[in-house]
Amino acid sequence: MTIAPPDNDVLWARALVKTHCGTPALRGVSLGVREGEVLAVAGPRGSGKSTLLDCLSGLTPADQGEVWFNSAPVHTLGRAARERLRRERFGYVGPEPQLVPELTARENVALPLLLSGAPRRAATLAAAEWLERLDVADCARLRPADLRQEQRQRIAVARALAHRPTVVFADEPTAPLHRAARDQVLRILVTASRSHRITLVLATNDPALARYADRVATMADGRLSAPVLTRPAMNVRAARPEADDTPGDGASAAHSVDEAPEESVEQCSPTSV
Ligand SMILES: Nc1ncnc2c1ncn2[C@@H]1O[C@H](COP(=O)(O)OP(=O)(O)OP(=O)(O)O)[C@@H](O)[C@H]1O
Repeated sequence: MTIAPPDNDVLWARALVKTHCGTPALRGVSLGVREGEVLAVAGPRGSGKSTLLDCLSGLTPADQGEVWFNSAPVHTLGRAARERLRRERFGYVGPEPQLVPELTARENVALPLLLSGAPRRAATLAAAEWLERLDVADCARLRPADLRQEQRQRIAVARALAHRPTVVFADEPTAPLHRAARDQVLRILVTASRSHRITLVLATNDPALARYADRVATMADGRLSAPVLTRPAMNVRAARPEADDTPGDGASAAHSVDEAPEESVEQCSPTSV
């Protein structure tokens, strides 16, 4: 019997099983992610968070189970269609900033927009505004090798949001940052997602960061608990700007909040995870 995903779930997964070279990473994970919500997937190292995000985003097909995006199946798509989906509808921030070394910061941020067909001028303008929002406007003309790790990660966050994806997958996005910058970048990521109705799926092994989410689901040994609501008082939604501060819409993007890797051939060496 086929079970249709609920209409208000932008992402929906059922009974996902994934094994990496004999190591079970997902042991039957089911999950619904609501449109526009911030969902944290918490859990210790090795519990399966990254594997879940990879399967949800179509980067890696699960061995068993289903993934649906906007009520359309992802698990039946071929590689090219999955790559297109990821490029056009999803954004990704990983624990290490993965920027194109030959491009400047602004060109890196503009890239997803250009790949989605935006005119060069509009893409460049939007990229500059997102860099300003992430407090790295002065890095616009620099290449990744000339930037600090923290600046590179801010640029990676700008790149994930600039093309207004439907869903951003953020896998330990603040891992390379110091504590103060960690909170600031996460607040920008969360608040920008909220103000643009972007759904955010955030994997973290830092329980303190899960407080930014609307709901938190916890992974342990490849299994996922049912998501629970966070306390409203701890929720960033309270700080959501009233006005639409969309870059390019004329509103000032800077400081308006207060503060995907290519499909990889699976590496089975323990050092690769
Ligand atoms: N490429 C791989 N080859 C072999 N085993 C892997 C691979 N990727 C993940 N695993 C294993 O799958 C399990 C889940 O790993 P996963 O990276 O999804 O967990 P995680 O919660 O994201 O951990 P971390 O926070 O360290 O990234 C772990 O046992 C891990 O060792």
